[in-house]
Amino acid sequence: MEVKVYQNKVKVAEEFSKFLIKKSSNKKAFHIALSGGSTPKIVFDVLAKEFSNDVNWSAIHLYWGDERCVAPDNEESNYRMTVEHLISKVDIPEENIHRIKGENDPKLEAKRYGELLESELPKELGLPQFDMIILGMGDDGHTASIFPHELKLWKSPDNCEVAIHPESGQRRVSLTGRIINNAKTVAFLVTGASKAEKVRIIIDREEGYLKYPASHVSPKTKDLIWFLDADAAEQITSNQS
Ligand SMILES: O=C(O)[C@H](O)[C@@H](O)[C@H](O)[C@H](O)COP(=O)(O)O
Repeated sequence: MEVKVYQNKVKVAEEFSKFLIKKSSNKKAFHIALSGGSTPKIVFDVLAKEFSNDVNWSAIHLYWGDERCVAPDNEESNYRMTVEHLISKVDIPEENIHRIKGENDPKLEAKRYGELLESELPKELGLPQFDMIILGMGDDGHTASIFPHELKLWKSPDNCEVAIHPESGQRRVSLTGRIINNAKTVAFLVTGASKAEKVRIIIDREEGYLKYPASHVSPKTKDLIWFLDADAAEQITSNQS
């Protein structure tokens, strides 16, 4: 695991963009799962504005790590956010976009998306393998849409599950642990002081850290990078960075 700390959100976005460009350059196909949330929004803005010409968009295939069960034009849709901040601004072929259909029946959609991953992605150790998965972390330590009260979903034998947001009751389709930890590279993008406590508990492995879904992210390749801003990193005490 590597922990990278930058001055602010924009720096995180710039450095992550460079990292993505390096990892994806010269690849015929690069399969990446995106996340929702506020940090990716800034990353998409920076990527589209400052680095768009450095990315070989025809090789990039976009997927999602989770999606809210709403229509694609709903304000809560992660797909909609990505269209507004990235897809509409770059030259990516439409057939490279593999969205989770939040408007479908959640159970059927989790099954359909799990099967789509089986058919579209290369396999490693018998499971679909993303080249990269971007994850955020919520203030409660959730990641993708696996929340602490449903930690059992992390260990699901399926590629995707239907999760329930603890406060709103909103249903979401989420990748499960077996797919996340089978990725070649996993990048956490976490910013803001509200994340500092959970970041510290998870990175310093304090007692009880395993109750937070984000602490279970541990790709078999060991290629896990936390991109943090100074606010999110302010409480870390171990020598990770
Ligand atoms: O759809 C979502 O909500 C996410 O994929 C979720 O896991 C998100 O990444 C975290 O909640 C962090 O969100 P922020 O970046 O807004 O803190």
